[in-house]
This record gives sequence, structure tokens and C-alpha cells, in this order.
Amino acid sequence: MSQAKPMRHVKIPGSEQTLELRDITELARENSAYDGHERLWMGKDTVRGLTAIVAIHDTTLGPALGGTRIWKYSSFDEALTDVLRLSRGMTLKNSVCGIPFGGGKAVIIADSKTEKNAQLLTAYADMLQALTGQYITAEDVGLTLSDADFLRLRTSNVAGTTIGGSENPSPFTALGVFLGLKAAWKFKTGRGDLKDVRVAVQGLGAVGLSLCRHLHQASAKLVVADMDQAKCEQAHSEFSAEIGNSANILLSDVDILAPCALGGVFSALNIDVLNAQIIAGAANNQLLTHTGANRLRDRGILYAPDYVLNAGGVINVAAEFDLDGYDRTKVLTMIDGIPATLTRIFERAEREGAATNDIAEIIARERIEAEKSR
Ligand SMILES: NC(=O)c1ccc[n+]([C@@H]2O[C@H](COP(=O)([O-])OP(=O)(O)OC[C@H]3O[C@@H](n4cnc5c(N)ncnc54)[C@H](O)[C@@H]3O)[C@@H](O)[C@H]2O)c1
Repeated sequence: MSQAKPMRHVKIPGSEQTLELRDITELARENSAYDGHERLWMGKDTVRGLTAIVAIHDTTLGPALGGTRIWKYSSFDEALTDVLRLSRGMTLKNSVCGIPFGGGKAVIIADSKTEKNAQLLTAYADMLQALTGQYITAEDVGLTLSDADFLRLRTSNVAGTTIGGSENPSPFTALGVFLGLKAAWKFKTGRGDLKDVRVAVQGLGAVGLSLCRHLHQASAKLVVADMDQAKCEQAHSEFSAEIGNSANILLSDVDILAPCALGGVFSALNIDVLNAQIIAGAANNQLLTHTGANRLRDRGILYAPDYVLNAGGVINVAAEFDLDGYDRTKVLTMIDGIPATLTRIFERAEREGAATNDIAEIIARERIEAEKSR
């Protein structure tokens, strides 16, 4: 195994605490999800209970921008693999959606319900501050809007906050997913409306519930599942949603599946028995393996690449850094462009006999290569 670089101790001015910041790029090279990352940092603060990894995948288009996930990973390797996959996805997402940012992501290894506290978040803010110029974060699973606000009071390397920021990105993500889902339905069936179309939504968090609202307004029929029964009841009463079984919601007899919980939900274990015609949801890295997309294609299931569909939030967050100032109209215009991007991907995939996620990746890499050769 390669030798990791020595521990770098970071002393934050005005702070009594010491955060250990370690460059783990060489160590991460051993991981099969490494994919040429530029830099990986581990932040460790035993006093304040922080273990975090910041992954910086590609900064050709600008500083790395991507959210922070707080999750109780069962091992450091599991967390490393997750952050590497998520960070690579941000490079592709930020490129496809046309913002001037590269790809990065962070994970904090902790249970967000029982271990997240002011001390831990303060230590993480110190880590972000030490990485100024390299990485800008935002919310993700386990890191709420109020956590982002808490961080923002301590470092400016946080976007999508209510304090001095563009506020909650989730409704923008949900809007983009809704518009993209409609475009997928139109591409597959030629129908421009969602009346009585059956959609299964897995996960009723910030994005899932907001997506349900759009779908209900468009007269779609909803089947929903969440581990939190109260959220299912809310979707039932507000959107007349049928409550499905969270163990097998993805096998529902519906037209469209919208995974809005966690990634890795489609694999050899279930792709052959899916009943829907379309997959169009917000969750990052929905396919457990890249080749899953080929199997979906063989089965005639149209897969809307997750990072193309769920870019609304990052488009909104990136707009905070616009030199002309944040402009919501511009943001909504860019989100309105998601269906056209998606349709181009579907058409090219059909023309070239390729999987949709392969085409999305080619388009993302074309922009990065063009920037490199400028
Ligand atoms: N929030 C954003 O702007 C945004 C942007 C891009 C991508 N995403 C992705 O979209 C997904 C949802 O994001 P969010 O912000 O709504 O997260 P969230 O944490 O607010 O909601 C996730 C929901 O999924 C539920 N859940 C978890 N496992 C489940 C399971 N096995 N079955 C059913 N429900 C389950 C949780 O109980 C929770 O209600 C995540 O994968 C996230 O990475 C979010």
C-alpha cells in the first residue's frame, strides 16, 4: 500500500481546539472508486468527535462544489467509497448543468440523529475554513439547512444557507426532477401531461415531499414509502398518496419510479423484476453498478441519469457566486433547461445504441475537455 502523506495539524485562529487535517490522496488511490481524484482530505478532531472526508474530484471548471453527507458508515472504507462516488458524480453534474464549478463532496462519519452536535459542526466548520479556495459545501442527507446556517456563521465556504445565501436548495432540486420526469414521460410515450400516471416515490424528505406536491398538482397518482411513517401519512393526507411498503416500493406496478432516498437502489437483484417504464428520481448514484444502465436499456426501461435530473439545487447554490449577484430568474431559466438536456441525452442514446448514463457522462466530459484545451 502507498505511504500516506504526514499528518498536517491545522490551528484555526481564535480556536482553542486543534483539528488534524491529513492529505489521504495516496491512501485513497487504493480504492476502486478513486477515478483520478485531485485531492482527498481527512479531518479528525477526537475532542469534538469529528471524522470527515472531503473529496475533490476535478476543478477544471472551477472550485469543487458539492454537499456534505452525515451518515453512520460501518467503516472508514465504506465512507471513503461513498464520498469518492458522490464527488465524481458532482463533477459530472456540475459540468452537464453548465455551472462554473468542479466536483467535490464530503462525508462526516456520524449518526446525524444522535452524534451531530454543535462541537462536531464547529470542528467541521474549522476544516472547511482550512480548505478555503478548494471546496465549497452545501446540505445533503443528514446535514440540514439549519446545520448549514450554523456552519455559515463560522466559515464562508458554505452555500445554500438562509444566512447570506440562496436558502434551501431542495425545492429547486425537486422542480428540476419534476420537469425532467415529465420530459422522460413525453419521450417514452409522446404524452405531455401526467394525468393519472402512476409514480412511486421512495423517500419523502426535503426533495421527495416537494416532488410529490408537483406531481399531485399535475394530477399524477402517487404511491409513496418512507421509513418515517408520519411522512407517509402526510403524503396520504396532502396528496391522496397510496402508502406502499418501504421494502418493495421499487417493485410497485407503476409507470414511473422516483427514488428520492439513498443511492445504490438498482442492482442485479431487482432490475429484472422492475415493473415501471421509467426511472426518474433525485437520489444520487441510483445504480449500484455502472453496467446496470445497460440492463435497464435491454429491458426497455428509460433511465434518466440522476445527476442530470437532480441538478436544480446545485444550480441555485452556484448562483450565489454569480459576479452579477444572485438572480432567481436566471436560476429558474437554467432549471427549465433540464428537460431539453435530458431529451438530448435520450435522443443521442437511442441514435448511438448506448445507455443514457454513458451519454450523459460523455457530454459532461466534453465540456471539461473543451475547458482544458482553451
Ligand atoms: N436536497 C437536495 O437539494 C438534493 C440535491 C441533489 C440530490 N439529492 C439527493 O436526493 C436524495 C434525497 O435528498 P433529501 O434532501 O430529500 O434527503 P432527506 O434526508 O431530506 O430525505 C431522505 C428521506 O428518505 C427516507 N429514506 C431513507 N431510506 C429509505 C428507504 N430505504 N426507504 C424509504 N425511505 C427512505 C428518509 O427517512 C428521509 O425521509 C438523496 O439521495 C440526496 O443525495 C438531494
